Amino acid sequence: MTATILDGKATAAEIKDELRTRVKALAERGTTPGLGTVLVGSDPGSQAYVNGKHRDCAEVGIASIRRELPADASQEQLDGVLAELNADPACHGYIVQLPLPGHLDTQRTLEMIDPAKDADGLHPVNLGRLVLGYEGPLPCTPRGIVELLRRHDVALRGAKVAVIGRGNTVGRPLGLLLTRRSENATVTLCHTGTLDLAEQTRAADIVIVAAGVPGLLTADMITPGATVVDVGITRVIGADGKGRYTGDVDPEVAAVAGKLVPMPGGVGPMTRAMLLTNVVERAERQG
Ligand SMILES: Nc1nc(=O)c2c([nH]1)NC[C@@H]1CN(c3ccc(C(=O)N[C@@H](CCC(=O)O)C(=O)O)cc3)C=[N+]21
Repeated sequence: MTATILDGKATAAEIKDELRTRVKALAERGTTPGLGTVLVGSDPGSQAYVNGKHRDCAEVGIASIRRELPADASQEQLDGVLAELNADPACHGYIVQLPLPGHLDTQRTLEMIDPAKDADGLHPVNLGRLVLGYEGPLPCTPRGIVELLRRHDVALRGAKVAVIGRGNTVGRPLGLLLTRRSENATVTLCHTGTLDLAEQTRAADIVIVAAGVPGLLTADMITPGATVVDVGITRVIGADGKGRYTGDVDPEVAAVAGKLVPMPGGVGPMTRAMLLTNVVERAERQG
C-alpha cells in the first residue's frame, strides 16, 4: 500500500481563493487588511520565509508592512518598532520572525505585541485563551494541520492522536486545539523523552511529528493505514554538499501509512495560509 498524499499546497491555494473574496468584501467597506513582519538580522532562511509571506499577501490583496532591523539592533529599537505597529491602524496583524538574535529577549518581545494584532497566535494572552477555550487568534501551524485534516475528511472526533513534540509553536498548542470540544480527539503528547514512543505511536490513528529530528518516525512505529503528518523542518547538508530541508518522517513510512502529509508541500504552505487567515479575521473584527 502507498499512502494517499494530502497536498497542503493545493489546499492552501483553495484557502487563498476564499480569502480573496473576503478581502474584496472588506475593500467594499473601505478596509484593506495589512500584515506586518518584523525581521531582525539577515539570516537567509528567515529572509526567505518573510519574503514568502509578502508574496502570499500580494496574491490575496493584503497590504504588506515590512520592518527590518540589523542583527545588532537593541531591545529598545525592537520595542520601538513594535510600539509603532501596535499604534498603526493600517496594520491589522503582525509577526516577529523567530528565532531572534541571542541578545534579544524573545519572551519580552512576544509580550509586547498587542494581543489583538497577534497574527501568529503566540502571545501568552492568546495561548491562555486557547487553554481556556475563549475566542482569539490561533497559532498558525496547529490551525493549518487541523484545517488540512478537516478538508480531507480525516476524522478527529474519537480518533487517537499521538503528537511528538511539545514546543510552544506546534506540539503543545496542537494538543490544545485537538482536544477542544469541536475536535474531540484523544491526544497523547509525546516528546523526545518519552520512553515507549513506538508503543504510543503504534496505538494511534493519527501520528503528528514535530520534534525536529530527521527520520524520527520510522515505518515500524505506525499501525498500517494510519494518517501521518510531517511537521519537521531541519536543514541538513546532502551528499552533494548542498543544503536542503528534511522532515521528521522516514520515507519508508509512505509504504505503510494510509494518508501522509509530506514535507515539503504539506504543513508549511498551510501555516502560511493560516497567517493570512488570521490577518483577514483581525481586519474583519477591527473593521
Ligand atoms: N514568528 C514566526 N512565525 C512563523 O510561522 C515562523 C517563524 N516565526 N519562524 C520560522 C518558522 C518556520 N515557518 C515555515 C513556514 C512555511 C514553510 C514552508 O512553506 N515550507 C515549504 C518549503 C519551502 C518553500 O518552498 O518555501 C513547504 O513545506 O512546502 C516553512 C517554514 C514559519 N515559521
